[in-house]
Amino acid sequence: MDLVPPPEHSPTRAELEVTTLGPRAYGSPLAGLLAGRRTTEHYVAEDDRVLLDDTVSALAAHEGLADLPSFEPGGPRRRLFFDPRTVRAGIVTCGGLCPGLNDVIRALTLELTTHYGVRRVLGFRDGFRGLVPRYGLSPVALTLESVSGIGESGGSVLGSSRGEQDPEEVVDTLQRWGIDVLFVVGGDGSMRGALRIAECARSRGAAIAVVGVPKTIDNDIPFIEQSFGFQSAYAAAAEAIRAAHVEARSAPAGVGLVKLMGRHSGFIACYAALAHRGADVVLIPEVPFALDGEGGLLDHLHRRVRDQGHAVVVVAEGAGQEYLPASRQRDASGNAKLGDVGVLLRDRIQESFARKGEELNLRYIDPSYAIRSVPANAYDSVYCMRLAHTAVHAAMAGRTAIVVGRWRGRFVHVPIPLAVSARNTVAPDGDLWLAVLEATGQPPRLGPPLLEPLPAQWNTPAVRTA
Ligand SMILES: Nc1ncnc2c1ncn2[C@@H]1O[C@H](COP(=O)(O)OP(=O)(O)O)[C@@H](O)[C@H]1O
Ligand SMILES: O=P(O)(O)OC[C@H]1O[C@](O)(COP(=O)(O)O)[C@@H](O)[C@@H]1O
Ligand SMILES: [Mg+2]
Repeated sequence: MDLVPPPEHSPTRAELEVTTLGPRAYGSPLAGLLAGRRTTEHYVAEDDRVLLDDTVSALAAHEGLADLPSFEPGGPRRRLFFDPRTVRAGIVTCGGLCPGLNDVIRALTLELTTHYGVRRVLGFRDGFRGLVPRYGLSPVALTLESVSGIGESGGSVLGSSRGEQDPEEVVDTLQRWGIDVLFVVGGDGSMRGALRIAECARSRGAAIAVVGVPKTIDNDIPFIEQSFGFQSAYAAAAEAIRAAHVEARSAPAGVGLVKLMGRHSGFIACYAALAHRGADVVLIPEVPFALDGEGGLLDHLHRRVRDQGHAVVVVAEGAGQEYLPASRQRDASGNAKLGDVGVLLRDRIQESFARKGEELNLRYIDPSYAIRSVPANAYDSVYCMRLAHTAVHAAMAGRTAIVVGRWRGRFVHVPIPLAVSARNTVAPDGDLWLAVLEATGQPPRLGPPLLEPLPAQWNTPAVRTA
């Protein structure tokens, strides 16, 4: 068995340790449910840990048990840092919309009020702006009544925004409202913001727990299996591919072209294409492709249309940026503004078929925001609830500067510095991309053959016997 060295970014045991606010002096109202529980395949005891690696070769690469990288498990603790009778909680949703935001808000509120007996839950509006006085956004009380049924609609009842805010001002507001626990529902940027808030609170000696619930349709947060809302988003994206496929198949020389969100990661494009199985080519930021020339995208598309009469191309919005003018534009949070690769491909495909005098009926579909404004599907609704429960258990136990996630089926606590240390992207040598190549039949490389063909004279027998 080849020992596979842990990937260079494999975190150390120390990087997986979570920050806690102090001793847990209070009994949990859930303690009765936990009596006698121990680790099984269905449950992880609170003093156990969850392994990061799950292959024999990866585990064998470590010195011994103590050296194995592992996460602190999520789940209710018998003892709490906060007194549930006095603790006050805040919830904020930040960054781009994502299916399930309202499910998380609802589940956080219900778990806090119903199971921990927390009497005060405040919702801060329009992302971190709601925590900065100059925006004049007063918080709203979140109660069983006010969150009832909010999961039926997409978006966030609290609103969201982008744009960095001063953590000092945010902590001032938290202290002014007497907030002990802040739940930040957001993506990579929000987690960076959450970390700065946690660090600012700690520098003031303020015992405030900041716990992240990782959100993004991009699925670009590492060390969690999938971000909530990702499945609902790619299900909506698959509908756009279905439409493109129907259109392309119903017209002579029909080509359906679909551009999907996902920023610098191609997960939505991959999973949506696998879900619908109608795509002939998937283009993602992680796998470069040649546009022109032998074996390039356009060459492949001409052949595919000629052979089967139609074709469907799915392009992730972050792909092909090298063919677009470099833009230094950034959004309010500093995220790079992407060039529109969908329009580029639409125009280049039309030009190529016109230049060759070949018929083309091109249908371009950019579902854009439609894939992230949908309500959560059943899977994500459940996932949102379970992430929210895990976040409440962690916060009440005094964990801070962590995001909650699920790793190989187990709910775990991921230190925020680790969660923002890298971007989760599609591995070109991974099984997901292999599945896409198998489903589409596209060549592993869209471009000129890597090796020039052998010169003809090399195929003489004299050489072949060598
Ligand atoms: N590097 C950063 N440091 C501190 N706060 C940040 C940082 N990046 C983003 N934020 C905060 O997180 C919020 C959301 O970030 P953004 O990148 O827009 O979305 P997402 O968190 O969904 O990826 C922003 O409103 C901003 O207040
Ligand atoms: O909402 P905006 O500013 O138009 O940004 C669009 C971007 O937001 C996303 O939908 C999700 O981004 P975040 O969840 O990380 O905020 C990306 O897929 C997309 O590129
Ligand atoms: Mg983001």
